[in-house]
Amino acid sequence: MSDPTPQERLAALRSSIDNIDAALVHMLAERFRCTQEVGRLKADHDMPPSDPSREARQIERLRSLAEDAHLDPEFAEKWFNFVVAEVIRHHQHIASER
Ligand SMILES: O=C(O)C(=O)C[C@]1(C(=O)O)C=C[C@@H](O)C=C1
Repeated sequence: MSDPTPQERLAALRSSIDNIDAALVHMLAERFRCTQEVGRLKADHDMPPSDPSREARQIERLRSLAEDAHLDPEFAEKWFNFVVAEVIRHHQHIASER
């Protein structure tokens, strides 16, 4: 059998990228389902929306995981901060409705 053409290689890689993007969306949705519950728990028990010491531990762990996985730790930290900012916004919204 002949080698795949560049177009075929591109199509195969794009197919994997589409699968990975779908998995990321599902994992993010699951994460937000959990954090929405955390938001309700915090609002019901007068706990503050953010927990900087927990975030610092999460960042340290994620940076180490990123290094092991050959992913830029700066990028991992930026991604985490982006997601957590949205979570805190959700927590504040839930608390404001109580
Ligand atoms: O663990 C919590 O207390 C959360 O509210 C969840 C979470 C997160 O998304 O991981 C979000 C905000 C906090 O500052 C820390 C962590």
